[in-house]
Amino acid sequence: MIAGKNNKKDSGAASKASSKRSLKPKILIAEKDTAIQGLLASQINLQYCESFTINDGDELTQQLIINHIDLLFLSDSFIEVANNDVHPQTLMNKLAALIKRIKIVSADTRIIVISSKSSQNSIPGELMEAGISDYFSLAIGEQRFLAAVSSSLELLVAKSQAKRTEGQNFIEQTLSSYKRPRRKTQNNQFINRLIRNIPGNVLLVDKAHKIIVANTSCEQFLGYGKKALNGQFIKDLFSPKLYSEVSAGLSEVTLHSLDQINEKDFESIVITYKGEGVPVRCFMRPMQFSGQPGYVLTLQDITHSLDDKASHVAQLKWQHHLNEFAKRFISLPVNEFSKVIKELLQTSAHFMGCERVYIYRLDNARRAATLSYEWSADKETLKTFSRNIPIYPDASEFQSLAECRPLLLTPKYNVKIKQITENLGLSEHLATVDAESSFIVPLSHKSQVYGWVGFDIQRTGRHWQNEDMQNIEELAKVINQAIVRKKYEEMRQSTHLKLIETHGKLSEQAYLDSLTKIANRRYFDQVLRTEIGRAARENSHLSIMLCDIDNFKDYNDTYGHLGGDQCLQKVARTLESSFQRAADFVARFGGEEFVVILPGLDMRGAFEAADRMRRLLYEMNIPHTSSPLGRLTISIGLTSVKSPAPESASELIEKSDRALYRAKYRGKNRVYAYTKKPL
Ligand SMILES: Nc1nc2c(ncn2[C@@H]2O[C@H](COP(=O)(O)OP(=O)(O)OP(=O)(O)O)[C@@H](O)[C@H]2O)c(=O)[nH]1
Repeated sequence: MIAGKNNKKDSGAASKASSKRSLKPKILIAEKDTAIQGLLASQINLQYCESFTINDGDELTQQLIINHIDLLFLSDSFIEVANNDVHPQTLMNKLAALIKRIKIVSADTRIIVISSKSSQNSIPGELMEAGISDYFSLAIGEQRFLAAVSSSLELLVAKSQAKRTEGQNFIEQTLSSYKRPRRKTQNNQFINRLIRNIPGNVLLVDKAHKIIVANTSCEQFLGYGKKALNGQFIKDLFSPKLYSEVSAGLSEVTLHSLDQINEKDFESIVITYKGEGVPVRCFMRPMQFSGQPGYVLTLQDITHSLDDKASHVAQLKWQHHLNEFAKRFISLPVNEFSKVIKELLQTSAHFMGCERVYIYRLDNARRAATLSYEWSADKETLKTFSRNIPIYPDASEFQSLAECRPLLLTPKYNVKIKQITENLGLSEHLATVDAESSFIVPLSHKSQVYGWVGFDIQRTGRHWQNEDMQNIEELAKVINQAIVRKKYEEMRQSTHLKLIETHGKLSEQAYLDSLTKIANRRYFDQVLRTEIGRAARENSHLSIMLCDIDNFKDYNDTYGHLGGDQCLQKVARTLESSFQRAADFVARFGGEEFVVILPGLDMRGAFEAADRMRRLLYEMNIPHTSSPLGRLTISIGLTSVKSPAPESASELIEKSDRALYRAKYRGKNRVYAYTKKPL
């Protein structure tokens, strides 16, 4: 008998087959201001997503249900209030109430609130309580707002991509990537050990409708003791009315060959040990075990209610945590990289409740992997765990990584030395550190694996959950971007140093501007050509910033030519100290113009950097009495390209110059990015 709140689902409606959905994340914009609508759409269009816009509150519920929205941008301007003077707390309460209503209709939709009315930057408590995923105030400025929107979207897309390798695919890949022992008893032991650590609620069912093995997570989910489900009939887990779909699937494997049978994906209700019904989505994938056909059955809990709140809040914090680090890595100087990576590993291990997290890097010849970074709760691990692992390219474990697939490892005890060549030796090491299991996600660049991130579980009682795999893949993405960026920065740094070395001190004059002691136009031309070549080879972005001091003629007239010279020196020093990334290159372009090369930054990133620069100089408040603002300001023209043509140096400069002209034309003290639009 199914008891409790889910009874009403036992009407047959729950067993309907799920409709096919596109894998593109779906985004709904609930915003009345067309300018903000446009800003959001501009970021969404850059991602692999589908978006919808509504202007009317009545359409909200309908859209959420019909389109299975993954992410909702909800503006506080959407809340109807009697007049504009309404108390901010009343507005907040109304917003929280609306979010709670949305969560009832569409529990899985992530909600990001956009506030045009409040300048508060942290997430208001009542909205967090109601279940939002993030909160952006437009007061943070347009560029930072766009960057925040973009990183949320990137994470959403990464998550949806991670989902594709989740669950069944992962189980199948994990099982097939291991070389099975020959003897049947050994085979069963092997499957048992492997399946028990797999995340999600997994059951292996044979054609006689019997459970071969249930994993630990599934036992916990259904409230059964250790191995208590093994050998039981699967029908005992379903109410009779809802068993038909499972039963039909199992009959198929006795009648057809496995490749003729499709996977099954349907909703049903399972009965726990205590007799309670829990709505689940069932995924059935036909598979061969010990030479016999059967099914891998995964049960995904779909109890959509406020019960999910704790995990929702945890998920929200995780996303926030990754976002923060992703933003920090963008402008991080190379010498701070190790410190921040270690911080990321430690905080991530705490989040995940794991005892050890580490990054291994392959050497250039791919013959060995070396431990690059590690955080461990138990310092003893550092001594015992191998820092250098020999790589056997044919090893099954390495094959998984080389194909960019995540890997689940369980310890291998009592191994003979010669067997080690069949794997990376990682499983043996797990045994030596007494780990329960490890999740390993490859790090790759241009489809080449160069290392991996791994999490160990050493403490008993913690089991992998479905979200864990997704979370680790998202973390690996952030680490990957950071490592690749660091590599490029280092390469550039050495190129610049080499240039200086080659030309030596004797030609310092030829390369440095005598007044400001920063690179001169000639040096700039050389570096620009090198960076264009690199961006073309690496298919990466390159941005150029042309900065011009506003009303500098008047400055000279007011403070004299010497005063003008000192001012140029001050601006040059400010520019040099502001662009800290090793790749950034600042030069005097001529007269009162400076130029900055920003490799790897796209238009958005470059715009942010340029505007930060403009503001910094404005805030320095250098007196300029004959300027309308009474202080020194600069105007900046910007252009950005991806994978430029080798001969495009003059074109890039010309475009930056045109953008600079527009910045001046529009009133100075501003940044203008080059577009094809006429003035
Ligand atoms: N002190 C000093 N002045 C320089 C140097 N090189 C160029 N200048 C001066 O910079 C001034 C540039 O003036 P303009 O090109 O008219 O531009 P502006 O007055 O800044 O006007 P906008 O660019 O439209 O804001 C000229 O007066 C140049 O003499 C230099 O090395 N030292």
